[in-house]
Amino acid sequence: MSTAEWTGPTVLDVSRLRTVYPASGEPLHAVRDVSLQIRAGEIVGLVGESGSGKSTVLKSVLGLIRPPGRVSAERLALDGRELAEMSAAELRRIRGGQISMIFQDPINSFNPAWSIGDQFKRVLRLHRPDLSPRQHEDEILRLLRAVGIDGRGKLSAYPFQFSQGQLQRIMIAVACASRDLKVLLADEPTTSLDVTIEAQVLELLRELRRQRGLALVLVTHDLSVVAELCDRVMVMYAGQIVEEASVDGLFATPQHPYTQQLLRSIPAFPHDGKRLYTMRGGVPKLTGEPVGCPFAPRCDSHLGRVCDDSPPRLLPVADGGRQVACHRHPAQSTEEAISR
Ligand SMILES: Nc1ncnc2c1ncn2[C@@H]1O[C@H](COP(=O)(O)OP(=O)(O)OP(=O)(O)O)[C@@H](O)[C@H]1O
Repeated sequence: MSTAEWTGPTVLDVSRLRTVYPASGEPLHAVRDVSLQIRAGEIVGLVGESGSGKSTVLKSVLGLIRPPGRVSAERLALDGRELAEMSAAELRRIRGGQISMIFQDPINSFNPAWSIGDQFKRVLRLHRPDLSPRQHEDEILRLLRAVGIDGRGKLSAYPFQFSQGQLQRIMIAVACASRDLKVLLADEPTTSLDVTIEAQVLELLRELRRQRGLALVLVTHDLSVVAELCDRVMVMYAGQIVEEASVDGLFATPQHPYTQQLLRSIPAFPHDGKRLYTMRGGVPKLTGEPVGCPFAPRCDSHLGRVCDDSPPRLLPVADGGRQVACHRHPAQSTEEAISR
């Protein structure tokens, strides 16, 4: 079935999201003007090196950045409703109700002193007011069955009594406990799992989209997970989106030099005998305003002064929602000519 058959109206609409953390000297701009529109039933990957701001985007959307960190956005709307206009009580219902997040390390997402059953019941009390406490156990068993776990006789067990893979699936079941869930934010959900369990969790996420029409934003540094699961990809570098494309488009014809170099860094399997490409340098400092393209010092396609002196904008380069922030692309020079 094609992607279009899965996708519906925009459920998450984020425009010009900025997140700043205080640093000892200057403030650190972890996320700069990131915009994302995610449709119902769509799986969007957010990729980039460690420190590029991927997790901060998810936490900012869910309201998990604590002061003195600061988040601002022109628009941050769920299912057409601006989160900034909601009361604290409404936000508590929405978070975990319509939008949930799962994390890389499941053991740290559970309270070690509470049984799994008790942690589930707390979530059901908040997000399933239609159920009486007597119905909770049946519902928990049903939710666990949906993620492939037979919970009978296990609800009084504690998190440490489950394997990593089981806990990851239980965390997904908890995140999906609300019937109103529309968006699931997943931060490296398979990074701590071995390959067979990883395949099961990816299949489970695909199934959730199919059965419930969930929109999924998947943060990962693993491009094979993106190829396996996502419809669309956003590539982040130094707090900004540098390329956005369909998965097929990104892998077939990567446009941004960072994406090209990232793809060249993936080892071939079976090994082709060639030495693996390594990208030189590291993610730049995130303090201060960028003078030129943040990727310029590491770019194999560097054009000269324009790259060092002028930050490129993320601009559409083709039909189908493809966007790139690179001076090499003709759209950029047209834009510069217009703004001159
Ligand atoms: N609470 C915090 N206080 C200060 N700086 C932070 C905080 N959280 C993250 N940062 C910084 O913000 C930048 C982006 O971090 P973030 O964790 O969002 O990146 P990431 O792309 O998700 O990386 P990773 O893949 O390693 O998780 C980094 O420079 C990081 O050190």
